[in-house]
Amino acid sequence: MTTLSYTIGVLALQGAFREHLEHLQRAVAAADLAAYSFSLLEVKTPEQLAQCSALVVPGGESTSMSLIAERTGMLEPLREFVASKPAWGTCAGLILLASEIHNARPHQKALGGMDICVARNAFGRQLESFEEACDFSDFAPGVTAFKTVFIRAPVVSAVRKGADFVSVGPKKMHRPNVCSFQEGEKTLTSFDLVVKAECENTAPVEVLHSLPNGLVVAVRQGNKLGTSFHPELADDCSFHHWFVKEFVVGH
Ligand SMILES: NC(=O)CC[C@H](N)C(=O)O
Repeated sequence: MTTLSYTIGVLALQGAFREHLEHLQRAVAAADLAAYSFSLLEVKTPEQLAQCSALVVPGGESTSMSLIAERTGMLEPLREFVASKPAWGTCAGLILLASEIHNARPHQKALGGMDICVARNAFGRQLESFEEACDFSDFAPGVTAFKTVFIRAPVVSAVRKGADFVSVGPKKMHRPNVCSFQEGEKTLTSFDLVVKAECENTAPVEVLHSLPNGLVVAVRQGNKLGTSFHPELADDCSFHHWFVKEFVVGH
């Protein structure tokens, strides 16, 4: 019998990639995945990306990550990868995976893997970061009371339904952290700035989880997953285990 092998990459241009690799290492050691073989890879180059069957885009700073991706020739390979293969973006990674970014920064780029609109820094500043115990067992069996960490997190503010974007969550964002910048003579705020990317994902977008205040913090579109929070910063690797079972082995 041949063993099915998968290579799970974690984009390692910037941000919390080591934490994801550690969690994945523990997750793939679970008894119910023993029939498969897994390699985990830090991904910095197009050659490394080409070896991957799935990719995790970590949290960090989406503006820096997109800049580094451009400088290292990774932007187009990443766009091609997320157009077809399984990918999961956490926090800044969710921003990168989106097709539309609100409250963006000049020159920031999106990968367009999911047909969703995200609002950056929707919870305010770093000091307003928080933790919440969430029950994800509706979609991830057995993942209950999971400690989610939100750090200058984005929210999903709209999702594609048919030909249109439909707003999700409350109309008014919490306390968005807005910054200003110069464009020639004009002072713009980041709120004026929307970045868009083409998206070829035709699967329906599912809202997986909203906070009690209605803000949407986890979405799925086919083989793409996006979370506003950081499961790699919890002690628990059950969310990563679910990702591997559902998105890597399941596809
Ligand atoms: N923890 C995070 O990944 C923060 C995301 C950050 N606010 C950004 O826009 O990229």
